[in-house]
Amino acid sequence: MSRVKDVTTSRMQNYLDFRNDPLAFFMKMQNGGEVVSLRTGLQPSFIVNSPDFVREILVAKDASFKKGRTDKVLRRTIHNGLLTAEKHDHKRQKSYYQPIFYKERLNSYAKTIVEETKSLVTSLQDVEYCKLNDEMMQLTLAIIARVMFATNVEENKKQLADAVSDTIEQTAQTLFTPIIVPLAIPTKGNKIHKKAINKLEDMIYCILHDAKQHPDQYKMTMVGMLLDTQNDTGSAIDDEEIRDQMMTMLLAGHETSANLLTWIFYALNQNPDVEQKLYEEIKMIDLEQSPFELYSKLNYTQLVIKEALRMYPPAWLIYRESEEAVELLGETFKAGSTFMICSYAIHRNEKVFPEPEKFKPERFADKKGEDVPKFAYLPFGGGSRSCIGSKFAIMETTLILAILVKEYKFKVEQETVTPDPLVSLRIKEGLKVKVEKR
Ligand code: HEM
Repeated sequence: MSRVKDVTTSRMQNYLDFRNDPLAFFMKMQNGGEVVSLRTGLQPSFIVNSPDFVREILVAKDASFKKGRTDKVLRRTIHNGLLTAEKHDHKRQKSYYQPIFYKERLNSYAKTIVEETKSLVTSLQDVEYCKLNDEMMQLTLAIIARVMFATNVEENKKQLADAVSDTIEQTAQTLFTPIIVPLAIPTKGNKIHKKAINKLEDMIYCILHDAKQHPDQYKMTMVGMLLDTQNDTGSAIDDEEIRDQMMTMLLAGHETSANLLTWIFYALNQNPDVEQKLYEEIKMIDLEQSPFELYSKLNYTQLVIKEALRMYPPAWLIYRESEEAVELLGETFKAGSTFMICSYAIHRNEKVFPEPEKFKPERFADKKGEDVPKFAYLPFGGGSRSCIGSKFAIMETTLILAILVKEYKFKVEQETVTPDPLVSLRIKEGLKVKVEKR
């Protein structure tokens, strides 16, 4: 019996359902089988629900796949960075990226995270209400700019965060429409997108210029490392490639973390018992000790983060396209087939996560966490293209959470929140909170 099931609804209905509410669409499709064929004719599309097939695509047969549509759309902004590069180029780039996330570097990044978060604590002192999503975006942007580029974006943090946000919104809109209109065509969306790219490029080239003038100041940063790295032919990496990697970091390295933090604060509001337990753990900790040690001691905090990554995975959808005909677990798929792996839906499989709609950090405690089958939980993807910044992201989220929860309680001021699945999973219209000092 085939493990691939045909969808029963029409192609038009599926498209409309997807456009209308992508998350509800993927949730509905979860009951359709291990792999659901959307019967899209010449360009076959599949939704992958089963962890076994996820593993085949991301790990066992990953050489037969490329990123496909996501790649085409992201290239408009990133060009050829780690997030978009394929095959040999990807392997080469990943190898020179790895040291940026070595343990000793993470240790120094932790200090920056603490400094920037403390500065937010100070600036919130006289604030009664705020949009927490905006605060988190600006905070994680300031952090990524300092740790990767040794750049203080204090003065134009808001404009840069808006430029990244515009880029992401335009990217998501392009990703989910049938036709990709080239950036050169001046549609309203393309104009906004180009303006945002220009703003980010101005910053990037300005940093690059400065890094060449003052290499010592950039030694411990990603820019410094890239300037010292040689490519396959033994020559220095060119500016264009460094620009692409810096753009990659700006896009991949802060909105995901900002959204995760915003969702965590929302979940804490909904679950006061969890918030209390988290606070009890955090208040016992001396925040002045080595940030890296601090992070390793906050065990319950880790469970809260894991659970938030389950319920609200920032990278909620992974795309792959088969480059050749490929056999997966006895099923054959044509070249050019698209596979959609929706972690948001996969993480809500009640056979793996009982009471999936409940925020229960304890489900990841002790042995229980290990019981989760591999690829039934994949907030950072898997295989050769898994997230290179995952350790950094967990450390950053832990430290920010610890510092903010110790000082403040954020009371959500809106009745409902609606998830907004763009490139990363946001809260539609953001999260307005009342800021209360503890
Ligand atoms: C909570 C935060 C984050 C989440 C949930 C997340 C999730 C992911 C996922 C699922 C992928 C794989 C995408 C795919 O297979 O198509 C990915 C890739 C990537 N992430 Fe993250 N990410 C996070 C934070 C970060 C941070 C902080 C950085 C950098 C500092 C980063 C840099 C990257 C890069 C460069 C890739 C591409 C890796 C490759 O293709 O080899 N991410 N991320």
